[in-house]
Amino acid sequence: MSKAMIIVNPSSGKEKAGKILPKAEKALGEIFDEVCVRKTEGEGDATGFAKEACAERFDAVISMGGDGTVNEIVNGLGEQQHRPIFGIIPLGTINDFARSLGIPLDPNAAIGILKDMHIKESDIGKINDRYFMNVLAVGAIAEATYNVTVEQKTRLGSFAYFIEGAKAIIKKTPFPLTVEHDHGKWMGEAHLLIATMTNSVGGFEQLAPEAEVNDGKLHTFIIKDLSLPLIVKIIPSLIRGEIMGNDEVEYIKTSKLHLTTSEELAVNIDGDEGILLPFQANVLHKHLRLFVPGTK
Ligand SMILES: Nc1ncnc2c1ncn2[C@@H]1O[C@H](COP(=O)(O)OP(=O)(O)OP(=O)(O)O)[C@@H](O)[C@H]1O
Repeated sequence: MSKAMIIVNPSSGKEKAGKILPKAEKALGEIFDEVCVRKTEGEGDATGFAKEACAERFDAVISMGGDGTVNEIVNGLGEQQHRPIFGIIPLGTINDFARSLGIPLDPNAAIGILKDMHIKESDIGKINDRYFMNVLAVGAIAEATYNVTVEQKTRLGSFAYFIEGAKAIIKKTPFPLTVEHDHGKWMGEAHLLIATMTNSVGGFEQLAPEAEVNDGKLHTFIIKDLSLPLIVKIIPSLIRGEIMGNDEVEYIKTSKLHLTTSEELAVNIDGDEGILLPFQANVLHKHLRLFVPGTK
């Protein structure tokens, strides 16, 4: 008997889930013999439910929420022996992982994909004993996102992040960094490091346009300077998707990274505050099976 679990964050995306959930249950009921729904109440719940789906050998797990819920489910699936096929009905504001897989951001359209049963093997990242599927970032700009309060987000939306990021750029705080990768070692002063597995970072799809969710690589950018003339130079190349051609940007395509610094710096993991450096990150190549649109 086939069975699917829907893990839903009722608070995600202005509480859209109420309307969408019955449609998702109906669509999945036409594919699987049994559909069960688990509603999250707070941090960690989605990870627990995903672990339960592995232990009980569910065929599919469907995320209904934002990138936070996707990240929690990926952490539950981790390296469990049985990993259900993973589907995403995006309800959040950015939905980077869904974007990079070509999953429609309209939840109703995303439900339609499930019945086509097109499956793609996707990489996930492992950082120490945690998992991620999108991006790692180190530096003051990455840390600035934690300063954005809920009140600022409500009042200013994504502009709140822009303001905090701009403040961090003005302060200019480079840090000494050592990056060990597939091809050797990079040492120097950096302002920001971004290592992405997908072509969508914060909803922006031009940082690493060639990144594919199953290419086995962390597309790593080290920004070595943040002077005003450089920013003016970088922005057009960023918009054109050609940032890696810039002298002040080091681009490394690697399957593993080891980062060290003499300063107390934390890495931002999929948009949330993570662990302090040093850390080791690897790609688990084609590790998860995902429901994707037929064309991807
Ligand atoms: N019932 C709940 N009420 C409040 N918070 C919850 C609830 N369930 C889960 N959460 C927390 O909400 C976090 C963020 O959720 P998620 O990313 O799915 O939605 P979102 O914030 O709307 O999306 P986005 O980040 O794209 O805006 C989760 O990591 C989890 O810790």
